[in-house]
Amino acid sequence: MRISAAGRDTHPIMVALDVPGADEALALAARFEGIPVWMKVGMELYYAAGPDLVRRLKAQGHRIFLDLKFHDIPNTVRGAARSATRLGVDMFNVHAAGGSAMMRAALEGALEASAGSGDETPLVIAVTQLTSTSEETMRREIGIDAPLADVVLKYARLAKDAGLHGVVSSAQEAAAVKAACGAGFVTVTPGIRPLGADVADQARVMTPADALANGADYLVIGRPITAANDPREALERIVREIGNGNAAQQ
Ligand SMILES: O=C(O)c1cc(=O)[nH]c(=O)n1[C@@H]1O[C@H](COP(=O)(O)O)[C@@H](O)[C@H]1O
Repeated sequence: MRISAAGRDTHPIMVALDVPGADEALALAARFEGIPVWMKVGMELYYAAGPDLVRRLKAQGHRIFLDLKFHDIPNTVRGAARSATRLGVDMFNVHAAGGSAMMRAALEGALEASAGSGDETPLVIAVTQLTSTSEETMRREIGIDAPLADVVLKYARLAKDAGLHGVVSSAQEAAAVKAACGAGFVTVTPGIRPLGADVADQARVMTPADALANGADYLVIGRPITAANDPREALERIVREIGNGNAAQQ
């Protein structure tokens, strides 16, 4: 199990490798050598560089979150989950809006593919409401006329009942998710912005230290690190900030 006895992975930072190709991704990953971070491979990179790049990052010893947000009929998602699991990723995600049958199919696919392989089953997690979505957008455009925090909790409970390991939400909702679904239910939180960083297209944001204090297990961080002049220095600053945050809580 990756979560420590204290309930937290010793590697809580996931760097979003949102770059156009394998060369850029491998160059970025090389800059973080010696710092224990996960690598998140999302749509931009995966659709350009494919499974080979994932295998190369894995061979370098990185933990991989494959962020392709599956959302399709259960049979298709079961197959996608099998393929992702055979690829050796440590975590992948689906959209909770696909419903509980689809989420169960994702988990079953992961279990089927890992059974007898000797590999651990990846963590299968569900996206609740994208961190770029504000309550107003959700109500007026997506058509869910309810408080955003309630919708996140409803999807989190649905994911837990389907047997999933956790959810993606903003860090603002992490404490409520933990309270509703239990401390062992994994909270993965994008929309992380160090003080003064550009919020860009994110709507629900938190600083790294506040996110951890609010129950986030994993901090997904892209542009504040990858678009910095010195990505390694930006990552090290966040690692220090988290360290200070933890110390401040003790
Ligand atoms: O599943 C995700 O990783 C995800 C879910 C979500 O609700 N919001 C979100 O931003 N993400 C991803 O997290 C990363 C955030 O990147 P930055 O905004 O650059 O820090 C991107 O790769 C997004 O695709």
